[in-house]
Amino acid sequence: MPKSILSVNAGSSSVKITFYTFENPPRPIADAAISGITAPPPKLKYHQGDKKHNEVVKEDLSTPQAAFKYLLQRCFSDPELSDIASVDDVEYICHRVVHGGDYRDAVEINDETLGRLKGLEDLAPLHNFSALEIVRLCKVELPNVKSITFFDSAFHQTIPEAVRTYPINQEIAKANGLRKYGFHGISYSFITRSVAQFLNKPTEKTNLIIMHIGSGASMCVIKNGKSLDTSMGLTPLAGLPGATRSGSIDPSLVFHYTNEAGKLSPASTTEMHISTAEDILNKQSGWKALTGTTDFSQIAVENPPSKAHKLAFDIFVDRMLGYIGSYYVKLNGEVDGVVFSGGIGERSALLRRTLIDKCQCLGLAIDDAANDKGPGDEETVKDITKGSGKGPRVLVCQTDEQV
Ligand SMILES: Nc1ncnc2c1ncn2[C@@H]1O[C@H](COP(=O)(O)OP(=O)(O)O)[C@@H](O)[C@H]1O
Ligand SMILES: CC(=O)OP(=O)(O)O
Ligand SMILES: [Mg+2]
Repeated sequence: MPKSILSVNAGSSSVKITFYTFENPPRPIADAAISGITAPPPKLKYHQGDKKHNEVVKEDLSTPQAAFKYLLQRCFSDPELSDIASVDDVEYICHRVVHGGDYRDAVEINDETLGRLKGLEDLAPLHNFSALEIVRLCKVELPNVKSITFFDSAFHQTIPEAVRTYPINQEIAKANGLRKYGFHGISYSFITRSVAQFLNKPTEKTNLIIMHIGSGASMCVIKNGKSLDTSMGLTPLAGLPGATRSGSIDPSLVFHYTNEAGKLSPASTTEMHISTAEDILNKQSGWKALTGTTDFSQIAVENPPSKAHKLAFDIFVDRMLGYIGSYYVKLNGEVDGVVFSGGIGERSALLRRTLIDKCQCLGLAIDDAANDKGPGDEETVKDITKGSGKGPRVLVCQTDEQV
């Protein structure tokens, strides 16, 4: 039996894995995901052949490694999935790693590359640590399977110098790699290709404003098929707020928040050095700080349960509007489409409607029935534009970082 390819996507609140056939193009065989790692109980979504299954998991899966092990076992133990019964049936494991520093392409994991990635962990301790823990786990538990890491940051290598440079001492910036990197690039690359195909345009002539809004949320402006700017920066903290992240704030706020902010956080370990400020802004802010929940489906409701929920929703809409305006101007108004994706973008009709209603001056309008219905299971891109005029299309794209 030919071997399979396993693709692993460790997000901030979820771990998603997909097994593919080892052929070109690869074909998905089984799909499994644990969501709600930061908002227990964890939920399992399992998809194999015609079988689709959702369940609440009783085990404690509060770390990405625990979720990954659980998912692997779930797939290996499925009697109907005889093609992948053990690690012997896996040829390659492809890992999504958020921060790839200056890496422009995917790399195979060996002692040298793992060492270089370890060096990057300090730039993104909260995001790379979990993914690399899964890479390290695979090295031990699946020693004969080759691991390849794909980076969220690689897609944004095309961002021009004036956009990626922070106006600080350039010697220090260069020595320490302090610049805008941008993330969610694996997703933006998939969305750009899928939407260009949907619009029947060559990718290299397609201009888009894309929202990838999930637990971590960002936006990206695509000019001629390439990333021109994105809202995240040196780390995934910059830009839009998220489930537990503040997004961009005045950097001076850190010095006034608490006088302990610069010290190592109690969550810091010998491997993961994080300051109290990083811990607060990354893990104790955003929707969780405002409302107590990290689940945006409890916030994006017609009648919010509290003023704080309404405020969280309004803050999100306000920040996204700011980027839409900026990106529209950066594209000189030559926009083919405004695209919603990620857990919130794909599922919240209310958020899409609220945001697009505020963009009427840009000629954007939504068809309520199409928006309420959202994309079908097998529909990668759905057009929710009102009318068939010449203006930018409003689209929903069900992103697929694993493929
Ligand atoms: N119907 C919905 N309305 C609004 N938000 C939703 C809905 N369904 C899921 N979400 C939110 O989507 C987010 C998860 O998105 P996802 O892109 O899978 O996250 P990540 O990859 O960052 O872990 C969660 O905050 C979840 O609450
Ligand atoms: C880059 C990032 O924030 O990823 P995620 O949304 O999966 O947490
Ligand atoms: Mg994600």
